[in-house]
Amino acid sequence: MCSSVSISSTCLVWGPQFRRSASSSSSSSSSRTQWHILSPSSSTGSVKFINNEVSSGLLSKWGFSHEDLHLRDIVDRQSSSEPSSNNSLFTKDDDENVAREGDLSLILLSSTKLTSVVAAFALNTPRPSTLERQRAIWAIYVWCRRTDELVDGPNADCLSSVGVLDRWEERLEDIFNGRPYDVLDAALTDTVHEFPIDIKPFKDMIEGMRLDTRKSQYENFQELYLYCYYVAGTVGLMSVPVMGIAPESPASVHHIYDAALYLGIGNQLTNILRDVGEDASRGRVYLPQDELAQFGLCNEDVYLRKVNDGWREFMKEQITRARFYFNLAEEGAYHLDKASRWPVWSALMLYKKILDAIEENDYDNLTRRAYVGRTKKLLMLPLAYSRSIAVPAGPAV
Ligand SMILES: CC(C)=CCC/C(C)=C/CC/C(C)=C/CC/C(C)=C/[C@@H]1[C@@H](COP(=O)(O)OP(=O)(O)O)[C@]1(C)CC/C=C(\C)CC/C=C(\C)CCC=C(C)C
Repeated sequence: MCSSVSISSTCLVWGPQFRRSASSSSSSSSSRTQWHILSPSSSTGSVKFINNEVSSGLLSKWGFSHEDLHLRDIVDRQSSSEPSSNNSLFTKDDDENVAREGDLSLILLSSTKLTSVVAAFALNTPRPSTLERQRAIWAIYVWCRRTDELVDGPNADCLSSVGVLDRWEERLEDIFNGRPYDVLDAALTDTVHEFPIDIKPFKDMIEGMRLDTRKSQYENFQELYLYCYYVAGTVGLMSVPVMGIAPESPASVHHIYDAALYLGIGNQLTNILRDVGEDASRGRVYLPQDELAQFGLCNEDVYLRKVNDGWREFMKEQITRARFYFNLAEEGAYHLDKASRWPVWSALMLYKKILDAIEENDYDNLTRRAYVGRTKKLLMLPLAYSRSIAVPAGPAV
């Protein structure tokens, strides 16, 4: 059942084609992907590990090997007690320059400081303060937002040439090499020297923006998945070193990173489903063409904004798949450092609510924008908090 799809000369994603009536299990792919699903135990508030056949069947239907994206290498580099080779400031031996907390200017780490940062990550103690984590996430957020603005912002038409993205990538390398160009870059320079963050997810996000400028439709889910990885899954990979993993977590670091990546995929699929009408006005259809065809639909129906039964059935499948990725993300969210869990659960539950809102609009995302009101958002916060205090427990996976 597995097929390969050549996305570009440098990237190949493997996986089964999306099938409307695919069976829920596949022995060939289950040998490739072994998943232990965690589920919250309602009585104890702890999290148990169960081997969920249905979920692993679905993963084989929609999931992919991440080998070609070199995710294992990224995770290994970010989890290593050695500083990333990209973060060249770590290698500087300059005892005169000591990093000050919150300093947004160029910071040169002393060898003493270097040793203590490495040790801190190796032993996971002392943990970064919440303020340090907030600043770091803010710096990553700002860089991601600026990157997106290059292709989506008000100046995108004159900016989004390949040259601009190439220049942005050089600037990224400068950030990692301790040569920030402006104060916002400096915040990221500071962050990548305080936390073991690899440059690859950042480069991959820029690659996603390049893809977006040259592609206006996606033939199948493999192509769309790759795009979602580039522009959103990467955010999960960038965030985990800052969010931290609970020291008591028995889960494997690779599974937690996968879950973080799946949160990005779920978010981006949800973004796409919310914005179908808006994207169509720009001549963009981020929906797999082969899946549209399976429901007797094509781009023309999207441009004409036809919300009929075929569209509703198609949307139900799309929503199911986005929820599938959120469910996988939840398994990992329990295992983040407790200081980071609440914001992550809040973001996750908020995004899921957008899917509910599309359903409440009777799947009309062509002429209406799904919206989650302030009251619903506020009511969700205590629920997110209760999820965030569940204790990770169970055998290591
Ligand atoms: C184990 C586990 C679950 C860990 C959690 C890991 C984690 C914190 C994951 C975060 C995932 C996340 C928030 C992904 C962002 C996805 C996203 C919205 C991508 C958008 C891309 C382009 O889409 P589009 O062009 O369609 O969007 P617009 O129409 O332009 O709006 C992005 C815009 C790329 C840029 C992404 C950002 C600006 C978001 C970056 C967010 C953070 C760094 C904060 C993450 C922290 C929390 C607490 C969620």
